Amino acid sequence: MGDFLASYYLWIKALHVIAVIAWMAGLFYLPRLFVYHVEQVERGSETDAMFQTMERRLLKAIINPAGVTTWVFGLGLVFTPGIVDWTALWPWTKAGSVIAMTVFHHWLALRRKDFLAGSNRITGRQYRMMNEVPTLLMMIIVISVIVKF
Ligand code: HEM
Repeated sequence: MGDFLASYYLWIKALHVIAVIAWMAGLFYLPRLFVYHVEQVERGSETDAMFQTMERRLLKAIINPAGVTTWVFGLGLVFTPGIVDWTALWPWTKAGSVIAMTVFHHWLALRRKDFLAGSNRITGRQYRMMNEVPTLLMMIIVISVIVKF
């Protein structure tokens, strides 16, 4: 297993980064859609139904598969011999941030269900603030894996 992962290390890393880009794109865009959905759309209107479709497709066709793929290839890298030194700090800041990113992903999925049920209580301003969460986490993650402090 270790030998297999080591021989495909760079391929696994490339696929990991490709999946990361798709995951991040979706996690940045979905809260933006929620902002417009809250501020510009009348509940029960045709536009409401259109936003619900866009949000469902973004989550199911991009965010969910990209999140799973990021995790699969990321864990492939974790189990590659000699890549992660758990005595350093960076694997822990990265692990904490990717867990937080995953929690944020699930939080968005729950908020999508609120829109579906017509029971959203969160304001556009609050969604705008939540939009900063993945940005901050992404910065911590990239600094962790590149600087490796
Ligand atoms: C979801 C769980 C994740 C796991 C288990 C994971 C794990 C890893 C591991 C072990 C490496 C190898 C580091 C090396 O080769 O030195 C890596 C590389 C990388 N990860 Fe992740 N990662 C995850 C999510 C993410 C996320 C969310 C981002 C960005 C927001 C990200 C960005 C990167 C980048 C840019 C690299 C390449 C770094 C380099 O080659 O110098 N990862 N990841």
